[in-house]
Amino acid sequence: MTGITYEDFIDLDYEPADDELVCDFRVTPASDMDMESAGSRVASESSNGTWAELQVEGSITDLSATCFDIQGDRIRVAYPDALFEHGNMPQVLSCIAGNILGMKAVERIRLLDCDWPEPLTSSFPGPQYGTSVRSELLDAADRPITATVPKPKVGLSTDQHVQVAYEAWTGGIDLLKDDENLTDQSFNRYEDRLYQSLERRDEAEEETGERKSYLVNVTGTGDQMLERVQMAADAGCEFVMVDVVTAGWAAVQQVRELTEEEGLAIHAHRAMHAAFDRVPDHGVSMRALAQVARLCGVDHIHTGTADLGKLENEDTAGINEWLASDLHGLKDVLPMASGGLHPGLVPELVDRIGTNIGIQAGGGVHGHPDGTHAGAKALRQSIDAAVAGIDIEEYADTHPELRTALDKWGTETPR
Ligand SMILES: O=C(COP(=O)(O)O)[C@H](O)[C@H](O)COP(=O)(O)O
Ligand SMILES: [Mg+2]
Repeated sequence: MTGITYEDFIDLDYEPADDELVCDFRVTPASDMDMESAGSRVASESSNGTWAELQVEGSITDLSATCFDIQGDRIRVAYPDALFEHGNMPQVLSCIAGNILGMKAVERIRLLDCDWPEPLTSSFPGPQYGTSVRSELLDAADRPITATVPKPKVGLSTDQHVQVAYEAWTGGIDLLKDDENLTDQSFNRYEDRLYQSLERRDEAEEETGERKSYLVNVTGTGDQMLERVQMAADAGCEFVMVDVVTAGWAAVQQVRELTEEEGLAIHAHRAMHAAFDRVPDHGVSMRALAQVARLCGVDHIHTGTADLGKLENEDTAGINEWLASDLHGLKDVLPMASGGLHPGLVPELVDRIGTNIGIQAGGGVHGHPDGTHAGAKALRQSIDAAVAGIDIEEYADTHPELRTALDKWGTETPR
């Protein structure tokens, strides 16, 4: 690599080859840099360059990335396929979202979007089910899936948790969801919760004639996670939930291998994503994180509420569209809207992002004045109304649980 300089990493006439990964970055250069200098340094540090001209002979030189496009504060960089270890997401991210995020040559840099080429994409499994969970695992082919997370998010005993689950399922909820910070604590053990929840799930299925399931949180260390996934599979659960950002992509990939064998779907909770994507000109966009999640093989992922809920959102509609788009034959992913939702927000939510989604409400179900069962009914009624195109106020005239929810929360977005 003798003699490589930053100029070797920029070529504005370059046309990326079909098998190259193209990444789109927003860049604020350091005060003493122009965009071209910053762009070449991004390409260098994220592929095979460093700050010094090397005096090392004999290494392969065609692994250099190329900054080939600069438009305002946006640059595009093409990465040769051989730079990547196929099927290894941590390695891919150590290139395209690694050192460059802390590099002094840029004041700020954000990985916005990736155009994934066929060879690299095909080295990942992608989802096992994707949106087909709606009909393959549940009875929700013609409407959004409903999910609820018992609240308080931690602190309920297993008995309390399971009772809340039963009331929610029989009220019309498809999926019981653990909260992101509930795993295997002293007050609510994983194993007890899993077995007892599935017993009540069977009762709820019998009572309602609808398939129900449980997004049981298997997040933990590597072996722990695999044990928990195996336990869920052996107990007859159809889903597991993973906190994909805190657990890490290596863990997600490991879980994905086991879920392939056991036929389980993966629900991806994105707790901590905002550390990467909340500041608009730095980090890694939620769009890019969702892409990584799809390649690694999650079936659902939280993508926000199109600005209607309690949490900050980034382009929910655009991300959802990408998750449904063609990606070299990989399955799609079901986007999950969650965070401060309640029945009064459902019509507008469906208007903004359609019905090919999951709708999760915790407080918006368990905060219903008449309790969880009524709250579950109200949420389902709001979805039925939205799907049928019936005005929610009119629907509430004949659906008392929905009326009570609307009287309490109206159509306001909580904070
Ligand atoms: O517990 C909740 C929502 O509870 P509630 O329904 O009571 O607000 C989820 O963890 C958030 O949706 C995560 O946010 P996001 O989905 O944006 O990642
Ligand atoms: Mg939560």
